[in-house]
Amino acid sequence: MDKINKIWVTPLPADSAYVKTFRLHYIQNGKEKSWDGLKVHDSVSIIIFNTTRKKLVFVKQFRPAVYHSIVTSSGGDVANVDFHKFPIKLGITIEMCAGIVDKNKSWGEIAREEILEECGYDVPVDQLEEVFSYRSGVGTQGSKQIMYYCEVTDDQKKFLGGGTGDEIIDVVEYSVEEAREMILSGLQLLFMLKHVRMDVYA
Ligand SMILES: O=c1ccn([C@@H]2O[C@H](COP(=O)(O)OP(=O)(O)O[C@H]3O[C@H](CO)[C@@H](O)[C@H](O)[C@H]3O)[C@@H](O)[C@H]2O)c(=O)[nH]1
Repeated sequence: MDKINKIWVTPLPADSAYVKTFRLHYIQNGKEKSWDGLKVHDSVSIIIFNTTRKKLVFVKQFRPAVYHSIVTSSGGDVANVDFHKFPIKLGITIEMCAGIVDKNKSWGEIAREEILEECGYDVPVDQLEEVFSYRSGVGTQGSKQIMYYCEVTDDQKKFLGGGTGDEIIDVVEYSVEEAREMILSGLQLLFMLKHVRMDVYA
């Protein structure tokens, strides 16, 4: 994951399978306006709690968009990046298991597949509890994500996880207390912890 040693940027091709740009024009109260946006896939995310070991399960991976944003917002040049000033680890995130809705399957089934592919747990769809759905990036994309919660046991772990194809994903686990510490140190896990049932880890 941290072996990245070359980065460059090109314009987005019109046939990107992940992002399409648009300018939406409209008339509001008689005034013509426009808004530039991105069409991206909707997605699912899953809070996974391993009840055997009382651990929350996350994925850790290099996020090119995060790295790009940090470098460019800090005055760096992504096309000629200084890796000493902007080490690759700046773009490595710890997140809930997640996946894009790019298949003709139910959202629950896509979530089930992501849990298996990324984290290695075999979880039936009916074991997934919908927490809520929301739209993110409201100024640019407004895409929908449904967040699920599920409890797993060590017996349900069938593979190491790590993703499919070219994906390079580490599975990491934290106790609720460790996750809380991370929140206190500035990480944005708080909204998620609210949904882990207290009786499970108390
Ligand atoms: O420009 C791109 C975009 C995606 N991919 C591939 O497509 C996969 C998509 O992976 P998937 O696990 O389906 O989605 P995530 O990358 O985990 O992203 C989802 O989860 C994120 C965290 O919740 C959300 O921010 C995103 O909107 C949502 O798509 C990636 O791993 C890559 O292999 C590319 O190669 N190039």
